[in-house]
Amino acid sequence: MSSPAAKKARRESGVGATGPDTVVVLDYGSQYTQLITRRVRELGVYSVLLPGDADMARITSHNPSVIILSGGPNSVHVEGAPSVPDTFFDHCQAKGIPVLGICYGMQLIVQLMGGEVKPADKAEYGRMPVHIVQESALYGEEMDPTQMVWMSHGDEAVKLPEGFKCVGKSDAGAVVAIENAERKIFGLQYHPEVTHSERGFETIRHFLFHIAKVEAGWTMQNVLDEQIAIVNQKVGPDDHVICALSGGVDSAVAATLVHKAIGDRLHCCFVDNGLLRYKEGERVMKMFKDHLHLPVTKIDDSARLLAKLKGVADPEKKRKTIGAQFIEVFKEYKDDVEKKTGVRPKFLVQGTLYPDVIESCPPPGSDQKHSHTIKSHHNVGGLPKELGFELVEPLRMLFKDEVRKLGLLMDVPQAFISRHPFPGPGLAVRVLGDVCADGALDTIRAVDEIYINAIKDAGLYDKIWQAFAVFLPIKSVGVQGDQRTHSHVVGLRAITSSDGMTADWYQFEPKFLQEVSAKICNEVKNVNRVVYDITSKPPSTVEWE
Ligand SMILES: Nc1ncnc2c1ncn2[C@@H]1O[C@H](COP(=O)(O)OP(=O)(O)OP(=O)(O)O)[C@@H](O)[C@H]1O
Ligand SMILES: O=c1[nH]c(=O)c2[nH+]cn([C@@H]3O[C@H](COP(=O)(O)O)[C@@H](O)[C@H]3O)c2[nH]1
Ligand SMILES: NC(=O)CC[C@H](N)C(=O)O
Ligand SMILES: [Mg+2]
Repeated sequence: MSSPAAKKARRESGVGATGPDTVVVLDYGSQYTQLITRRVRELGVYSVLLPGDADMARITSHNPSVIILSGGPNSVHVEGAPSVPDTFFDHCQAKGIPVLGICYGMQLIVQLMGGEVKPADKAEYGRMPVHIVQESALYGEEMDPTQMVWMSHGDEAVKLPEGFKCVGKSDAGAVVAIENAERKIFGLQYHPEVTHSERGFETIRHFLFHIAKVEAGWTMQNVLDEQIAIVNQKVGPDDHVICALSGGVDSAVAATLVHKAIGDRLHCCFVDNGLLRYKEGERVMKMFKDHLHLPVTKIDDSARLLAKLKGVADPEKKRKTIGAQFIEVFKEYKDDVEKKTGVRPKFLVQGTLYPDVIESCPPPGSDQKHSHTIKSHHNVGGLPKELGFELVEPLRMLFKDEVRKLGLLMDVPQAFISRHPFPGPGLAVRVLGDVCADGALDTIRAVDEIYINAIKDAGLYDKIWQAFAVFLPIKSVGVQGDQRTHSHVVGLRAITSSDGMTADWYQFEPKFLQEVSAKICNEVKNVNRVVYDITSKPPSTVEWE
């Protein structure tokens, strides 16, 4: 349970006094904010995400036992940067609510409580070691003295407020962990919520259960029950619903969940948009038939979409063209369903996940207003203004690994659960520039097939989170059969991740890469060079566009 003061406050307010503890996360626009709430859920504790400028009344209406301030793209020392309400720290102290600030959140604590934050000489992005420099409540006694963490910041705390001590430092001596144990205010400059911060999860666990003393009581079954209830509330008893099914795990799980709620009023359709991998259309339809046991209509839209993409090189323009064309196809499918059932479907189910939402353009006025657009995922930021559907997206707040767990809970077949993700815009974001140029689509299909088969043959498919080939719009000089060639360069990417929010490149044995590279250059015409992508996310993203 939470602290005596917080418990007393809960009893006084009468809200959730006997319910589970609630962790409120205030969102300052970090790409990882929702990851904080999911780590908390993973620990079995209920968590609510609120915008960073929520007022005190909105925050206290959730009766928080703990408040976490997220990271964000702004700088606290710049005029107009988002902040907590004026009475925030006094309120937390009065109610005994522990506060943890992460990255921007820590910088806010430092600046608002009388310390100083400044642009650092050197920004820090990606993996690096940090060291515990003195005994601390935040880390407790069990923590490793040195741990690898994930950084993503350009500002740093140069002076701490009174009552705070620095308990962690980077190699360069920068402040990375602070605490005022008496006031129960803590800060981390790095991101403990991402899986690549080795002991981050333990740090959050320690903070919740040992410092804040919250009680767990939240499960994946709660999520399933809640989402089925929401679908039933939204979709009327006679309504029919279209589901965009791709062969990927997200839409398979979304379809299964909605089917549980509304049964055969669900109509699934799979679109071949011309951007699928080698034989993917046939393979996916076979998977649906053999494993999913839901009728699926396949629509071939490849000629129309490729005609629209011809000559388009800008990644965002490609994504938006594809997003809009998907919706065109779903609207036409609506006519087919109406002919068949006599009812015009109003709803569209998509397997949208949280990373798709946070990386896409945040809609104006939404709670994600402090976030930057990274890329417009076709199913969120790539949607046209005139949608013509109400969306049903039961997975919108979840991450891939949570979706896989939800799928297992509903017995979704392993064939879907263990599949590497494949983006809706497909090969269009893996052929850099114009997808219609220079036989690029066929070339990359052939390269990808060789690469993925090699990964499967080596028994590595399930160890890798996602792997694919990329077609680069450049040529290099080679020598093949004693002849000069001037041919294309392809990139190979393989990453490890748990949720796609952060990723590291997979370290193949050199022999594997050597063999794959030789096979590609021998078997695929027009390719004489293969490069391997050794960049993490951040600073890169998983896909190249
Ligand atoms: N070829 C397609 N046909 C129909 N719907 C699609 C297609 N590709 C994507 N979608 C829709 O867009 C959503 C988002 O695509 P996304 O690739 O993120 O999810 P997924 O394909 O279901 O799972 P995964 O991420 O594992 O590939 C899908 O869940 C699905 O609703
Ligand atoms: O359905 C999708 N529509 C999209 O527009 C899209 N863009 C990226 N991705 C997938 O999302 C995960 C994170 O990718 P990025 O680091 O490239 O954003 C990776 O798994 C990507 O394959 C998409 N999926
Ligand atoms: N990830 C973050 O929260 C970054 C905070 C701030 N924008 C910085 O660069 O330091
Ligand atoms: Mg997909």
